[in-house]
Amino acid sequence: MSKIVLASGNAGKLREFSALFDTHFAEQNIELIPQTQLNVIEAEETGLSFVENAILKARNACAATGLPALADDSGLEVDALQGAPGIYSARYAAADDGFGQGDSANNAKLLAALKDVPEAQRTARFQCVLVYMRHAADPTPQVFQGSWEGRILTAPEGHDGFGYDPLFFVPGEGCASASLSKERKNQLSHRGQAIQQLLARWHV
Ligand SMILES: O=P(O)(O)OP(=O)(O)OP(=O)(O)OC[C@H]1O[C@@H](n2cnc3c(O)ncnc32)[C@H](O)[C@@H]1O
Ligand SMILES: [Mg+2]
Repeated sequence: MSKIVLASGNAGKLREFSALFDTHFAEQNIELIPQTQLNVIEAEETGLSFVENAILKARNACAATGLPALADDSGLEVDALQGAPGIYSARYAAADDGFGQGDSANNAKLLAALKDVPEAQRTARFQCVLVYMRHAADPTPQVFQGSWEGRILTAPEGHDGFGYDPLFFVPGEGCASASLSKERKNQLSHRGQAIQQLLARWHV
């Protein structure tokens, strides 16, 4: 059985990954182990792009474990905010701006920032970059990407998913992504697209 570290501490991402990877990897005798189980200390996300941050996270996990690693860097780009929160999506709200920290603080801050923005201008997309590295010095990381178009709601909706899902309206489905099953979200989402690409093309 070969092992790959999944370089993420986000429980919502991990659930989505295992839904798509578990069967596929079991067939290939590959075990995907979340970095939290291997006591990997999280990388500092100092990059200026999703690609750089995903590489930093994968390299950090490879260096800490000696295993190959897969990392996800993702975020929400809102057109009316010139692409913010983007690569800073996980840390959009901060302790000192009155919203606190974490998913619900991020959502509250986003709603406040878009308070006067009409529906037609509330367009947004989720971006996801996945990076696979065979070892910490891998000179050719494999990069996969997906994006998912939607609109920011004026109030949260739905109870599934994580992060900005309660505010992300999916036009084709007529509901927020937090109202979609994990399976349906994986068929459509930025992360689902990147994972499908990876499964079709990668070489371990
Ligand atoms: O870095 P890791 O440990 O993987 O976990 P993280 O939560 O910090 O992840 P990112 O640095 O990639 O930040 C991405 C943020 O973008 C948001 N996000 C990404 N994908 C999302 C999705 O599918 N649904 C809702 N929000 C999402 C969510 O708030 C994440 O915290
Ligand atoms: Mg992060």
